[in-house]
Amino acid sequence: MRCSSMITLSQVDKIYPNGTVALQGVDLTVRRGEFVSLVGPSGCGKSTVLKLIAGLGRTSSGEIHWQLPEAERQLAFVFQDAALMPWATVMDNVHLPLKLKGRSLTAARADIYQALHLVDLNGAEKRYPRQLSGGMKMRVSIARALVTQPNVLLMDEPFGALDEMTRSKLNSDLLHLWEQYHWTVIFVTHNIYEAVYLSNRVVVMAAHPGRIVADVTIKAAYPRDEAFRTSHLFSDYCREVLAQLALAEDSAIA
Ligand SMILES: Nc1ncnc2c1ncn2[C@@H]1O[C@H](COP(=O)(O)OP(=O)(O)OP(=O)(O)O)[C@@H](O)[C@H]1O
Repeated sequence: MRCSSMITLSQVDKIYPNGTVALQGVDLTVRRGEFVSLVGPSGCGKSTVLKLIAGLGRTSSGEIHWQLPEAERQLAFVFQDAALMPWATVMDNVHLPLKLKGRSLTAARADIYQALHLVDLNGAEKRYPRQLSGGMKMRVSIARALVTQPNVLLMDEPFGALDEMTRSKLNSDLLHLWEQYHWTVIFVTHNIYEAVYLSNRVVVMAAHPGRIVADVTIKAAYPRDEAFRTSHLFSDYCREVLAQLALAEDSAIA
């Protein structure tokens, strides 16, 4: 069910202390269990939206309303840089968020194995980050988010640094997990094909000031597979988002 709202931003402005107006009048509702992507030119405030939702900074005006009480919110953040501790094994890296909550490795072991299993990294627990490919590092980073059993997943260009094949595989695997676990996902990307493939909605932002200029609902059933990626429906949606992006870029120059 994707009917009740999970997070609502109402007329949110964010002005950084140096005077940069990163967001102006942002209204956005993300429903429970929805997969929403944010796309837009560099500097339009995509990361700022994620950070405000994560509570890493305050709005300058406007409100962020959660449908879930704070105690029931479990947010996980995944960044483009897998940000692993190079001196620690995969096991210890995935243990980190639980360790910070006071859970010992012994107590957390079963959950860590489960998270590694979800991202297809069975058997990699004793390896160090330097022994992993870029795609595997990102899988560890996702496992580190999943081990906390999040209900909201905030992803900031998680696959931006990966080659096309790896990105495509991780997109499919992420969708598969999302369908299984019903997380609410807010996903920032520069890649509109990725956004259309993954999302229920693609929200297009413009810069100077950062604002939402279009909200495109992708009416295509899940599970989505290779057939969807090569369908007319897929290319029609990509064209629509591209056209909205072009308008967004023109409006920033004007
Ligand atoms: N801590 C900060 N202090 C001052 N300005 C900031 C800060 N963080 C971001 N900005 C500015 O706010 C605007 C929005 O930045 P943000 O990183 O949210 O955009 P973005 O759309 O995620 O960009 P990109 O796609 O390049 O990652 C930009 O002009 C940026 O320079």
